[in-house]
Amino acid sequence: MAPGAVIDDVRSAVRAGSSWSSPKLGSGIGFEDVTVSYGKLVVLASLSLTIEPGEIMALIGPSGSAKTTALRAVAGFVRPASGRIRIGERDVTDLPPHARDIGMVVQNYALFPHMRVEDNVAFGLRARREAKEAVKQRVAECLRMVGMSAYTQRYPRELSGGQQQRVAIARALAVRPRVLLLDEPLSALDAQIRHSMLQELARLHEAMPSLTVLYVTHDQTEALTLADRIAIMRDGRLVASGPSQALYREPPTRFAAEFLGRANLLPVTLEAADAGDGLARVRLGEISLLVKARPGLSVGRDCLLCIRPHGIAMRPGGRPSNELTGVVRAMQWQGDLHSVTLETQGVLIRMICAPLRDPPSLGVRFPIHFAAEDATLIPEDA
Ligand SMILES: Nc1ncnc2c1ncn2[C@@H]1O[C@H](COP(=O)(O)OP(=O)(O)OP(=O)(O)O)[C@@H](O)[C@H]1O
Repeated sequence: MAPGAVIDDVRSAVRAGSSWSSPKLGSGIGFEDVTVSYGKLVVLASLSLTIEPGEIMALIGPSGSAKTTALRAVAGFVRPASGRIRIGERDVTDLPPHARDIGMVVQNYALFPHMRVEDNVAFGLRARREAKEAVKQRVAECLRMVGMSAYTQRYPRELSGGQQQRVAIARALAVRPRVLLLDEPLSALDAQIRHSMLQELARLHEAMPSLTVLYVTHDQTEALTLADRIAIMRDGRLVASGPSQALYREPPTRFAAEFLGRANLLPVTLEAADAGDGLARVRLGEISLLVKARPGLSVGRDCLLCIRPHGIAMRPGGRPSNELTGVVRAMQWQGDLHSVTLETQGVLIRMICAPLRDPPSLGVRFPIHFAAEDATLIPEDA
C-alpha cells in the first residue's frame, strides 16, 4: 500500500478512541465467520476467532496469509463480504474506522511528517475537540509512557526508527482505545532495537492490563515473547490457535510445528496409545520410545514425533527419559550455543545446547537424551 494511503488510514483511526471522560474497561475482539474478498478472490475465508479483553493475541503466518487483511477488517478499512466483527459488546461491522475505538500502529510508523512529536500525539485528541489542558496532560503522559518526553519538539524525520515507532504507539494510546491493533510494528527496526521494543511493549501492556491487543507479525519469536495466545494463518484460513506455550510445545500440525520454530519431526509408528502416566509408546526404526500421549490416535498409526532441538540433551533429564545413540554428522558453534546434528535410525536429529568445551568430532558415536514430556505426536497427515 502507498505510504500516503497508510497515513490516511491511520489518520482516520487516530481520530477515534473512547470518550476522554470515561475510559472503558477491557473489550475483546470477535471475528464471527468473517470472509473478505477482493473482487472474486477470497483472501480471508470464514475467520472465527475471539480475543478476550486484556489479551494479547498474535496473528502469525507466512506472507500473503491474510493477517493484515484480518486486522484491517477490525479497523474498518476493509469490509467483510460476510460475517460480523465485534469489539466488546458492539457489532462494529457497519461502523466507519473512527467510530470503532481502536488504536493502530503500522510497520512504517505513518507519523504525520509535517507535525512535531507532540502534535502527532495530540492529533486524535484535538480532532475530538478535547480541552486544551487535558490534551496537554494526556500527550505528556503518553510520551512519558514510551520514554519520549525529551523529544516533544522534534519532527519525525529527526527521530530514529525506534523513536518514531514509540511516538506512533503514544499516538495510538492517546485516545484511550478499547483495542490496540499492531501491524508488524517492529519489522522495520534492527534486531537489537526490536528486542528492546518487545520488552517495552510487554511493560506497556502490564501498565494497561485491560487493553486488548491484536498483534500481526510473521516473526514467531515476537509472537512467542509477547502474546498470551497465538493464531496461525495459512492461505487466508485460520489453521491453529491456542495459548502460546501450549501451541509451541504441542503443535497440532506439521505446519504449526515448523512455523513456530525449529523442530525435529521424526517418522514414528504408534505402538501403544496409552502406556500409563499420560504417555504413549512409539517405534522409531528399531527402537521404542516413550512420548507424550495424544488422544484420538490408534495403534499402528504413522505419526511425526516433534522434539524441539533444545529438548535434546547429552545427559538424561526429566522422567522418563529416552536415550538414543547417534553419529555426529554436523557441528556448528553459534556463539552462545552449539548446534549438533546426529544420525540415528536413518534420520537426522538436531540438538541445540550450551557451548560445549570439548565438542565431539564428526563421525563419533554418542548418546543423546530427551524427556518423554518434550516429545509430542502429530498425525502424519495433519
Ligand atoms: N487491496 C488489495 N487488492 C487485492 N488484493 C489484495 C489487496 N490487499 C491484499 N490483497 C491480497 O490479499 C492477500 C492477503 O494479503 P495480506 O496483506 O492480508 O497478507 P499478510 O498475511 O498480511 O501478508 P504480509 O505478511 O506479506 O503482510 C494477498 O494475496 C494479497 O495479495
